[in-house]
Amino acid sequence: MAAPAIVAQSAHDERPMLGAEEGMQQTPDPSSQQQDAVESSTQDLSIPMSTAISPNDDPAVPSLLASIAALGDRYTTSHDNASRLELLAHGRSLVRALETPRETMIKHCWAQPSAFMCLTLGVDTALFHHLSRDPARPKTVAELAEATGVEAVLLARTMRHLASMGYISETAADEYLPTNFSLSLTIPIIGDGYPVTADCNVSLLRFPAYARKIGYREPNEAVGAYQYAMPTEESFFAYQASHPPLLQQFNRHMGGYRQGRPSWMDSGFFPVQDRLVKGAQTGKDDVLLVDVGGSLGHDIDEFARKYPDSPGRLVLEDLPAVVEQIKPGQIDARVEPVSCDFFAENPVKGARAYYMHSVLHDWPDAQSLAILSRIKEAMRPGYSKLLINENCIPDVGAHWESTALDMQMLSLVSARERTETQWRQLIEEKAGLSVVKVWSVGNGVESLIECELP
Ligand SMILES: C[S@@+](CC[C@H](N)C(=O)[O-])C[C@H]1O[C@@H](n2cnc3c(N)ncnc32)[C@H](O)[C@@H]1O
Repeated sequence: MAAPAIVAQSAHDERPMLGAEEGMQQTPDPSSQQQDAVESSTQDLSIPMSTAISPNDDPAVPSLLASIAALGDRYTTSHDNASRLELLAHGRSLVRALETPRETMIKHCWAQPSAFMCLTLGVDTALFHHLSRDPARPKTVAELAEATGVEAVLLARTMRHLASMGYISETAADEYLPTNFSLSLTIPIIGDGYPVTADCNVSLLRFPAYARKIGYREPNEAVGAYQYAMPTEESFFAYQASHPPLLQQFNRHMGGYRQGRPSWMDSGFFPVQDRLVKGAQTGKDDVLLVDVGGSLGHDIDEFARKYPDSPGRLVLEDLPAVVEQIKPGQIDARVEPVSCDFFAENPVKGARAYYMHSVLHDWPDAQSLAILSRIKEAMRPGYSKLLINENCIPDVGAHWESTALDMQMLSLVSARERTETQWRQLIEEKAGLSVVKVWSVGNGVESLIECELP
């Protein structure tokens, strides 16, 4: 039942759903002219090797150190999050400035991918759970090998890399303590990010080959980099559902992504009372909020807990395979999970608000318009709102979390993070809704785009 329901999403997808090879055959190889142009552009520019082995930006070091000292004073006095983030950004700039290009290259090509592999292996084998029991007592590789079933020589090598990267703490030869980071990997919504993105990132790593294959244009077809890389004929969501435990890990990862970030329903972001609750109808059948594509209900559960006295019903909508994963008692009893497909008619009509978080970024404009049109037809004029919780990337100075997510969308689902201009074009010019206001609290934090019927 579950998997076919998800595959059915392709039936609503107007893009042709081709087999991976079939899709590939339809796309042109770059012309030989394009390849000649690449070859001539990569001729030696005579950059001296000293450039590659000198700090990336030595002149910036003194002023960065001065800023870090001042920001450090501010942070150690206040411990507020804004100071922490500013200090962190300056710390990262200092690392980039001090590193040589060669060191940065080795970090990207070897150290970080290897650490990612070792962390995934550790999550897969419950290494961090065993390391974290009785956390103050150092554990030897021998005892961890016995507990995890990983051969000691293999475990010793992976743990040595994790220690050299600072992710676990080395107390003696082949003996380790957890750090706060590795302790956190035992929390499923944090640890599960590794195995699920180890799978997803295959398409990220294969993206350059795919882009070459399709002539270096922006992909927008159902058969994209993900289908090419895996290879599979299934859509991203269908593949997750048909390869347990990927879907479960993905949904938990979605829960982990949102932790510690400003939430639209907190004070100082979107005035829930004034814009949502005020004016809402209070009959026993009236629906206050529908979370469309709401996964395991992270957002609507948070709403139920934070606004226990709000009037009306709270509905969570997602595909059957997702809704079936919600265990009794996992979310607030007020939330009603409903299986549905957002490309089909919405079963809830005339709610006070329809809410979508990280949904439209999964889809190119054509499919996003199909989703929006289904919500639009369910909305009641002069009453219903649509609340879209997504990144509005600024034209200049984009935050790395938003741009990283944009690359994930590009390689997994041929979709995108959008700028505010692109959101307005999609919502107003193409979908025919009105943007009342874009509520934002800072770069790198998803905005809440409040929309109404015109
Ligand atoms: C990126 S996740 C976002 C989940 C959730 N809103 C959050 O922010 O944590 C996208 C969600 O869309 C759901 N989805 C995908 N295709 C769907 C469809 N055709 N109908 C309903 N939901 C769908 C997925 O199951 C997934 O839960």
